[in-house]
Amino acid sequence: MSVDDTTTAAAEVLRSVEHVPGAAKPNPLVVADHVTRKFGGMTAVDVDHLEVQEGVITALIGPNGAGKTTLFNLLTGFDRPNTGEWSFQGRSLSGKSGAAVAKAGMVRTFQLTKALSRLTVLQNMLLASPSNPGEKLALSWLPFLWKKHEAETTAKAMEILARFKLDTKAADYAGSLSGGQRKLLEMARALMTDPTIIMLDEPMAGVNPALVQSLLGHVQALRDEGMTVLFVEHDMHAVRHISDWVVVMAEGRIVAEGPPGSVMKDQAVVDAYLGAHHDTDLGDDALLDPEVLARLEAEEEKR
Ligand SMILES: Nc1ncnc2c1ncn2[C@@H]1O[C@H](COP(=O)(O)OP(=O)(O)OP(=O)(O)O)[C@@H](O)[C@H]1O
Repeated sequence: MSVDDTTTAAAEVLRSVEHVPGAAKPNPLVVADHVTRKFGGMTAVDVDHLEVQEGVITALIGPNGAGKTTLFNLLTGFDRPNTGEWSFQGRSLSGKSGAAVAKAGMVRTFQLTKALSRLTVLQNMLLASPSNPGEKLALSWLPFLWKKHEAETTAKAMEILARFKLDTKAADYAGSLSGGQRKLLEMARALMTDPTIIMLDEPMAGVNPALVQSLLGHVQALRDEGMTVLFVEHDMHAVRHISDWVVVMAEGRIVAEGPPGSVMKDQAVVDAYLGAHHDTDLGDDALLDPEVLARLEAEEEKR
């Protein structure tokens, strides 16, 4: 199947889905109900119902402070809700730890912390491996098995790094990478766990416009290989060209859902963004360079 065929397939499967908040999907991988999270008297998240379709790219957008990151943290076990439950592949994940969620196949990216910046690119990859030998006491007692395991994990890490053209940087400190390369490393780290769904935290933030296309291409390639992608972004610009489906949050709630083209015209979305940033132009493509934009628009025409 060519990339264009799968792009059409991803869009096609969502064609019958209603453009309303909480819309039911044909094959929901993640289903969340009545999820709330309060900080003091402020309700950061109040999501009545959300379904994330399998095998497509879903963008979770909304103005600053809309509750996107908090919802992301809740679903991935890095925060606890006041109420609510959610399931992944039909199994309840509410109340499970971040490690248990990741083990189930729902894996999120993390921004490179100061500590990780001081490790090499390869060390970052090995740390992300689910069966990190340091944690496997049995392996550490058996040097032969340990060596074999280490060699296999390193080979897998190098293969993933090559995919992102980071293999030549394996011995460099992660802190020396550019903004775009850091985002690629974050994605590469998540892939060490062979996820079913990869959840990306602001994948475009701090990325040089010239690298945005390469990043978008990698995200689409993951989808075309059958992975489900959910990403958080507060910027509408690049979302429009990459996502198959957009979920919009404002003040903790989901205010709109739909394909990118229709969501951008939705009055609730315009109001939410304009309420937060008076100068926001939802159609502004300043993030992309003109050549990239022309190619993306040509691809969209074909959909
Ligand atoms: N740990 C916390 N303690 C107190 N308030 C918090 C905490 N985390 C988030 N909030 C508040 O909850 C609201 C939602 O924040 P959140 O970071 O989820 O929004 P967001 O949509 O991800 O915004 P951004 O695009 O700016 O990252 C904000 O008003 C924020 O100040």
